[in-house]
Formats: sequence, structure tokens, C-alpha cells
Amino acid sequence: MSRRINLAVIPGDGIGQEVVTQGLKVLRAALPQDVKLETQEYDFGAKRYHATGETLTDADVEQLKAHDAILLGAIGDPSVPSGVLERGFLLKLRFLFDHHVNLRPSKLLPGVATPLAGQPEIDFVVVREGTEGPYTGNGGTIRKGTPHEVATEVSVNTAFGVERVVRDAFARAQARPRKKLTLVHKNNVLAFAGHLWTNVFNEVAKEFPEVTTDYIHVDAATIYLVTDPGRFDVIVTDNLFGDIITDLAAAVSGGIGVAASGNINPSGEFPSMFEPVHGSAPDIAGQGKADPTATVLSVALLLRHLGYEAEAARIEEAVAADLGERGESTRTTEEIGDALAVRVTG
Ligand SMILES: NC(=O)c1ccc[n+]([C@@H]2O[C@H](COP(=O)([O-])OP(=O)(O)OC[C@H]3O[C@@H](n4cnc5c(N)ncnc54)[C@H](O)[C@@H]3O)[C@@H](O)[C@H]2O)c1
Ligand SMILES: CC(C)[C@H](C(=O)O)[C@@H](O)C(=O)O
Ligand SMILES: [Mg+2]
Repeated sequence: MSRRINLAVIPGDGIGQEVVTQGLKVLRAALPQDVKLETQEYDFGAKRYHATGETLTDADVEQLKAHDAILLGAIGDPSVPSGVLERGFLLKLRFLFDHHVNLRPSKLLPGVATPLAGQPEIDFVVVREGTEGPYTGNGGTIRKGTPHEVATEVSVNTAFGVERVVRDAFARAQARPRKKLTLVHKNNVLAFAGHLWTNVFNEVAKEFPEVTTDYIHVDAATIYLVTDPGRFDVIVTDNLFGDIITDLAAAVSGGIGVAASGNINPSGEFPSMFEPVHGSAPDIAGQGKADPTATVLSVALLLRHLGYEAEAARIEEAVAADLGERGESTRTTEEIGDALAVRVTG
């Protein structure tokens, strides 16, 4: 029986197009012949915004719903006021498609440079809540532009939202060899949200007796991510803490150019979206300097999500082999993509 993947492709801004081209190249190389890949490209991002004033319309959302998954490069451009595309496109889509599990694995592969002393074992997954916290846009400004301006940005945490992501993280920890889950929060100061997260975490823990649990304040977590990253197996945390610690996690485990992510809608009601952790990197856009590895590894997450485990593993092996031999080489975006595609095919 022939199989089919109907993929939405959103290159976006800056280095987005460059890295997505390579991601698709490796995806095509990895798929067996009986799998038909259909792609539809969408032009969301700065160019469309300047031409039409639109970021993501209702009609766009309807079209996107029809896909099995979405591959995104990056969104955001210096020519557009900060937040317009990030909120109006990226967060809007994560919220509308209920991407409440934002999955961000970090693995330091053999031979890969890290700023950390020695070559520590780093192999953990951050399960970042994706639809709540301070990201909901709940807040406002009064006396704007005056010396007495007041701005609020409310962190929204619901028992429903916290429980489902905590449960997902416990299940992921249970399925890993070390079976350890760390809650990262700031319950010593953010007492209301912290209470909800800690309580839910402790309640759900009772259903997973095999999973060892731990709690670390987010500020201390940034210490341990640098001094003792091996202590982490699965981390569950809120939307903003998860955003911040996953850039740090990337920096210590091979760099932002290799950090992949999946915005998962576990029920499958809406398509999940896979994207590198990094942004549009306007400082290096158009120069062939962007590392496409994060996008390629996001393609592996996408394939695993759609049930193509063997193909996902082949891509990860190709990346591990390539990274192990990279050393100080300065290949272009395209050269790295080509090398990965060859390894995946061979
Ligand atoms: N998911 C997304 O679409 C996403 C994520 C983060 C930031 N952004 C947006 O991207 C824009 C730029 O944000 P930023 O500068 O804070 O973060 P960034 O991740 O784009 O860049 C941070 C640094 O990492 C480097 N970098 C990023 N990706 C790289 C790659 N693949 N290879 C090599 N180096 C890479 C950049 O050159 C830069 O020095 C902003 O508009 C921001 O809102 C979008
Ligand atoms: C661009 C921004 C909205 C986004 C986030 O904060 O989630 C980005 O930093 C990320 O990590 O995907
Ligand atoms: Mg981020």
C-alpha cells in the first residue's frame, strides 16, 4: 500500500528559506519510494506582511488544517515591528492548533564542541508548555508613553493546561531508560502559578511510581545546565522558562544551529509543527552560513511523529556521523545539506 505525507512548508524569514530547502532535501532522501511526499509552500512572514498587512488569516488556518504536519523555518524580521509576526503568526498558530507540548531535545553527540569543560554526558528533553504562561497576551498598558506608564503581562496557568503537559512529560520520562523528571519553575516567588505546577506535578507523580522526580528553581537550573547537565533526563516547565532554558541547552550541546523542536498537538486534532529552536538570524541571512542541522533534526522529529521511526533514526544517525567529523570545517548551508542527504541515502 502506498503511503502519503501531505506537508505544509513555511520557509518564513531570514535564514528560514535556506535551512528549509536543506531540510526538505534530507527528507526526500530519507523517505522510501512507496511514500509519496506532497508539499505545499506558504509565504507567511515579512514579505507577505508588507504586501498585504496579513500575518495569518482565517482562510490560511483552514488551509493549514488539511496538512499532516507543518515544517517551519523561522519567522521574524527587523523590518517588521517586534512581536507582530511572532505573535500574529507563530504564537497564533501554536495556540490555534493547540500545540501544548513543545518538545525540545538536547543531546551532545560524540566529537561535537561544547563550551563546557570536559565532554559531559548531555541527553535530555525539555517538555515546554506551549499554549499558556506569560505568552497568552493577557495584559495591557495604562498611561502609555508617560513617565507613569504601567504595563502588565499576566502569566496564565490552568489546571487543565498544566496537568496535560505534566502528564505528557511523565509518560516521556517513563519511556526513557533513566526515568527521571525534573520540574523547573520558580515556586519560591511565583507562588500562585508555582503552587499549581508543584501540586499537579506531585499528584500526577503518584501515577508514575517508576519515575524519579526532582524540583529545581529556574535560576538554579541555568547553573546546573552548565555545571552538571548530566543530572537532567526530562524537564517539564512553563512556556517562558522553557523558551529561555532551551536556548541555553542548545548552546551547551552543540550550538543553536543543531537544536530541533516540535510543537506537538498530541491528540492529532490539528497538525503538529516542527521547527528549529533558532530564529531567522538576520545577522547571517543570505550568506550561506546558517547551519541547517537543526531543521534536519526537526524533520526527524516530524517523521517520528508521523510514525516513520526508521527514517527518523536514519536522519539522526546521519547527523551524528556528520557532526562527529565536522571539526573546524566551514561548509556552507547547502554543503551540509548535501552531505546529510548523501549519508541518509547511503
Ligand atoms: N521559531 C521562530 O520562528 C523564532 C525563534 C526565535 C527567534 N525568532 C525571531 O527571529 C529573529 C531573530 O532573533 P534572535 O536574533 O533573537 O535569535 P536567532 O536564533 O535568530 O539568532 C541568535 C544567534 O544565533 C545565530 N544562529 C541562529 N540560527 C543559526 C543557524 N542555523 N546557524 C548558525 N547560527 C545561527 C544567529 O546568527 C545569532 O547570532 C527575531 O525576529 C525573533 O523574534 C523566531
Ligand atoms: C519567536 C518566539 C515567539 C519564540 C518563542 O518565544 O517561543 C521563539 O523564541 C522560540 O523559541 O520558538
Ligand atoms: Mg526561543
